[in-house]
Amino acid sequence: MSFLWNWFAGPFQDLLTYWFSSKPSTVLLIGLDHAGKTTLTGRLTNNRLIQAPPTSQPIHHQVQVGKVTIGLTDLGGHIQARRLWKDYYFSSSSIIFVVDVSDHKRFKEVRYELLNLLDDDDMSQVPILILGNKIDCPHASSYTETVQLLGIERYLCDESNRKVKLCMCSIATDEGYGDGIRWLVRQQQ
Ligand SMILES: Nc1nc2c(ncn2[C@@H]2O[C@H](COP(=O)(O)OP(=O)(O)OP(=O)(O)O)[C@@H](O)[C@H]2O)c(=O)[nH]1
Ligand SMILES: [Mg+2]
Repeated sequence: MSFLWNWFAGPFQDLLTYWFSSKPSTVLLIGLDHAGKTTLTGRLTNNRLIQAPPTSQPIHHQVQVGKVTIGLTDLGGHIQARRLWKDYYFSSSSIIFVVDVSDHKRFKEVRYELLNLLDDDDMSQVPILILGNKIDCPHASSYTETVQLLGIERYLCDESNRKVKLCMCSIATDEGYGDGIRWLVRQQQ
């Protein structure tokens, strides 16, 4: 019986292996509106601090990280745009989730969206970089406070299964995100 199964399943397994190993290196950039996603694309593409209007449709970029070129898709973070996020999950090899850690009023909302992503079974093997942005702001939460407020302790500890990392940063003052981006690129090599 198992012989028959192998005979049928073998070619499909090969096809699946090929399909997943040849997935393009595309990073999806998500997070609530006003978190700093598009500002990050300015840093990563031209190392410039840009001011952009709220993102109303997906914007694709090519980014050079060392010797590696990655595709970066910037999705809007407002409520209607969040419905699109899931449609992009399958074609993404990793995810950057940007959080404004100075905006304490929105931690509940951001926690809801982030845990939805982290608890999605289809995403259990996808590397996820969480950027705790805007640490230059006076009331920005620390690393430890951010972990607690987002409720992500267990995802960061589970190193055997999950590839989740939190980096505190300020995209405006150009600090803290570089290590995270390099970590994300390493996960795909
Ligand atoms: N103080 C501070 N402000 C920042 C930082 N990063 C981004 N901002 C500001 O946050 C605001 C929103 O930034 P965007 O990059 O447009 O936010 P977004 O996540 O793309 O928002 P949507 O496109 O609406 O989803 C802008 O005024 C940025 O200048 C930071 O590190 N520190
Ligand atoms: Mg934007």
